[in-house]
Amino acid sequence: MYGASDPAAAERTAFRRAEKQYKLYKPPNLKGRSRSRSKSAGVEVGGGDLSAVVDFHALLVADGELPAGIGRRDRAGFDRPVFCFLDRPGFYFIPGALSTEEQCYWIRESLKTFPQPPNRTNLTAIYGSISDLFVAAKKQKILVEVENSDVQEKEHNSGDGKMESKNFKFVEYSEIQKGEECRSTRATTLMRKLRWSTLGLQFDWSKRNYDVSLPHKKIPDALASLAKNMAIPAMPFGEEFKPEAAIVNYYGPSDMLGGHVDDMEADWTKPIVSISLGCKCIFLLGGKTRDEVPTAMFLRSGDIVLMAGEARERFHGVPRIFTESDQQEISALVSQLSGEDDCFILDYIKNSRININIRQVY
Ligand SMILES: O=C(O)CCC(=O)C(=O)O
Ligand SMILES: [Fe+2]
Repeated sequence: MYGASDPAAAERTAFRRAEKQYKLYKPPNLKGRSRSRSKSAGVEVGGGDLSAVVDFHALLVADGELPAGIGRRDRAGFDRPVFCFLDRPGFYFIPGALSTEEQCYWIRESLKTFPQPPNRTNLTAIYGSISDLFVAAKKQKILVEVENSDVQEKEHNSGDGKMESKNFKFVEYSEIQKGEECRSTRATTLMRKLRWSTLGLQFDWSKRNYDVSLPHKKIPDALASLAKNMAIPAMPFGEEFKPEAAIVNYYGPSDMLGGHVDDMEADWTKPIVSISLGCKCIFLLGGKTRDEVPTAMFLRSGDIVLMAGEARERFHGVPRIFTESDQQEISALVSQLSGEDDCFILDYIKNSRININIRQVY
């Protein structure tokens, strides 16, 4: 994950104060358990208040006038409700854009298929490319480093310019040799450590740019066609969105994504199409500097956000994921994932959020 985490700078800007406020928010039924509470910017930290968080789902069900500052975006050929902020052009919110079935499909793909080589993940730098992590986790397998193997072999850059060769493979627990335990990691642990995977053109996090020389596959057709359709409200008239890359973010209970601007794509008139799956979160949309007070909104499973034009210059981030059972709002997903085959996915998604954001790079 990216975004600054300098504790000394933590409260210097309006964006950072909002991040801190929401990160430390505790649901009312857990408030009493917090030992230390302090005050920050007039908000009780460790308690907190979500009354300023915009809830677009509530606007969907309420008929009547929209709150001040919020409008609707009507676009020919796009028949779903789309909301926008009148003072933040280029930002669009499509609540409930995906059905529960579609959400389950993309959650499965995000866990099973998207982390597969040649797509890179945050684990690639440590272990080289690992195939079938999801299957290995379901079967409770263990990743071990091996002396000489033709399986899972991948060259990888150690950071000092030297190329190292890493050999890892999944084995059954019973196959682990004596003394090998310390160099082994459970596949389930690795699954929990998965933070991102990249699809299509591969993003190089160390250079914060796309590395077209890295091997890659095209964005899957179904994801490309979903992104093209959903991008319509943000697209210049007569143009079609070209999905060339995607970043998949995996958030565990205490993960956050610090405020940042995505500026590595050539044409900012094209949107980033951002899909939310799993647990609810708070998303902050700020200004062109961190000094502007950000607007907070809930993102739920199935919501889609578009950021194009001026909105691409705005700081944004995710300070808080809701994983407590009363706040995560994934009951439809829970019923849909009740089959025996899905229990691993259900267990994962009950405490996680996945975000797939699709980009046109050129
Ligand atoms: O998780 C999200 O909703 C936002 C992700 C994001 O901003 C990014 O990956 O650049
Ligand atoms: Fe972003």
